[in-house]
Amino acid sequence: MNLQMIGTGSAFAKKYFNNNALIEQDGFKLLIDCGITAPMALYQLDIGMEELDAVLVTHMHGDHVGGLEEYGFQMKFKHGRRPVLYLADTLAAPLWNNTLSGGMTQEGIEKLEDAFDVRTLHTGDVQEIAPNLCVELVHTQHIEGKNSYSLILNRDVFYSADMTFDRELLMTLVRDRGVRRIFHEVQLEGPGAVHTTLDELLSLPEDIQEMTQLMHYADNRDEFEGRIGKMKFLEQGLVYSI
Ligand SMILES: O=c1ccn([C@@H]2O[C@@H]3COP(=O)(O)O[C@H]3[C@H]2O)c(=O)[nH]1
Ligand SMILES: [Zn+2]
Ligand SMILES: [Zn+2]
Repeated sequence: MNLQMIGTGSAFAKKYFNNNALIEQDGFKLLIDCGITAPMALYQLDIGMEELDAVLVTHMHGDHVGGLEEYGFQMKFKHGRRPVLYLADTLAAPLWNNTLSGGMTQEGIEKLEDAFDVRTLHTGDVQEIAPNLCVELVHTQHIEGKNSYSLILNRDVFYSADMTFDRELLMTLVRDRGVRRIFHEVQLEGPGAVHTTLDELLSLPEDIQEMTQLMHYADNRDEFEGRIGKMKFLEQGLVYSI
């Protein structure tokens, strides 16, 4: 499985695109989150939207779903098809009613399923979405009253959605469930009201830090080189074999 971050930035970053990831397994391309900057990020990486086999969204914030209108429209009007969209069952109604309906509603597009081939996921189920690619949703805390879902890929890779620190989850995933790599969002400074702070991640045992790579970071990331313990920053655009 390959992972390429088309962006590694926080919601307010300007040096980095939104924190969206391209997963490739046996030729199948899955985009995890499609934020406001995703169309430009894909363009700059010379990846056509039509090359994506599916998009999966973790939660309703612009840096994770803000590019879906353009994606849906490009697929319909340039490529004549409804793209596959994976999301938690709880997110389908808010995605249409609160985010996409304003821009996309027109004759023939009256609901989410008119624009996308919607495939709902349920927490705890391991769903094979392509040969040798399975995904499990893990409900993680981000903002009170807003559902947000982290992912376990192929049973042993944890990809965090935006989330507050959950030491117990990370310890359980590694110690009991055999997770061997962690891609984790990070807030480099300030209180982690809705995110996980660097200091919190630095409190993890060293063996867990060693398997952890940081993403969703602010523009001043370079100031933190050498201050991230055994962890590493994920680099935007690079293809990682994971
Ligand atoms: O209660 C809140 C809600 C939001 N925010 C900011 O808005 C951003 C929305 O995208 P994000 O989830 O990547 O990051 C969030 C934060 O930067 C916040 O600081 N406190
Ligand atoms: Zn975000
Ligand atoms: Zn968020």
